Amino acid sequence: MKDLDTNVLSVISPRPAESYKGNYGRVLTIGGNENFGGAIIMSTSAAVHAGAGLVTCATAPANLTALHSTVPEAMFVDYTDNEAVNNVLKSTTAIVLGPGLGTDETSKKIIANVFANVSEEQYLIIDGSAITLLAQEKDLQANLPQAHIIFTPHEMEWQRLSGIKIAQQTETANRVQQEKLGATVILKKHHTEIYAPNAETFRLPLGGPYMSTGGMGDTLTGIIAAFMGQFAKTNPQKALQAAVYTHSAIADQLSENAYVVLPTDIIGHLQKFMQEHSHENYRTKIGFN
Ligand SMILES: NC(=O)C1=CN([C@@H]2O[C@H](COP(=O)(O)OP(=O)(O)OC[C@H]3O[C@@H](n4cnc5c(N)ncnc54)[C@H](O)[C@@H]3O)[C@@H](O)[C@H]2O)[C@@H](O)CC1
Ligand SMILES: Nc1ncnc2c1ncn2[C@@H]1O[C@H](COP(=O)(O)OP(=O)(O)O)[C@@H](O)[C@H]1O
Ligand SMILES: [Mg+2]
Repeated sequence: MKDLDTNVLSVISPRPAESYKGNYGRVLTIGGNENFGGAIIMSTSAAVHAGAGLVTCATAPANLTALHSTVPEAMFVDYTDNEAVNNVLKSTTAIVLGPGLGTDETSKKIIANVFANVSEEQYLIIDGSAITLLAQEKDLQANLPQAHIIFTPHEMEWQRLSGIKIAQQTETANRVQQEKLGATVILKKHHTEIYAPNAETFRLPLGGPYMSTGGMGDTLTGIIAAFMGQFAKTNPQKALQAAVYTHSAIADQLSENAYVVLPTDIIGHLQKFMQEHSHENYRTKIGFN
């Protein structure tokens, strides 16, 4: 297993002047039932603050006012309206499916609709409730679509999905189940591990217990979607690694002056962190460092 290092941040490059929002990825976040609206709002807000060009949130209508007052940059569709969801889905680069989605019949229908309509070139980030539901519903699991699928389970979600007990989640055992899924798996924990198809395993040497607050993983999904929308064209593997690295690197910086680092604190520092790294990468490129 190899440790990720700061070199992965080299994907964060200055934006060309001749560009517009359509060049920076369209993100669709799907989740947030009546009880877990915060989860999908944090994911959506993270995607906006990490630079996604256009972001739409498909959620329960009860969350609309909260969504718009937190992140007016994002658009809204009712997550039970398949036609409206599919209209947005068509032109989407990266989809986040699952934060706060819940595991009832409505959630199942929403997942089945996405699976039936997602296409091969799209990035589909499957998190939270969607992982738990997939683990329960073998028919859904048997119909994983052709797309660039990225699972982001915590250890219990991975236990549910892979069948591997937390104490037995070794690199070898995890690799076998990840290959069966044919998808990328980001196993979130202290020192998160990344299992991607045909690639060595990477370990995140950053992050700490100041990150143990509800919503921290929801926030990561939005950062991943935004990074895939902007930086995957040159190197998808590195774009994903950079997203995972950025999430915890910001937390580490903020933890120098904070006992706990909140998901919304990380969201609030994404723009500064990315600007600093893009500037540094530009200086390196022109030979100024
Ligand atoms: N503000 C919100 O609306 C929030 C909504 N959330 C959503 O709530 C749904 C349920 O997710 P939860 O993860 O809370 O509940 P889960 O029931 O899926 O997982 C929590 C269980 O896993 C165990 N566990 C073992 N190892 C763990 C690890 N490394 N990290 C986390 N748990 C571990 C815990 O002890 C607990 O029993 C998801 O859809 C999630 O996105 C949560 O993200 C919390 C915040
Ligand atoms: N002690 C820790 N050390 C490092 N990272 C942590 C620690 N606790 C939590 N995290 C990180 O916080 C995130 C938690 O994700 P998750 O459990 O899905 O949160 P939620 O579902 O509440 O949003 C993961 O990225 C995980 O790696
Ligand atoms: Mg989670």
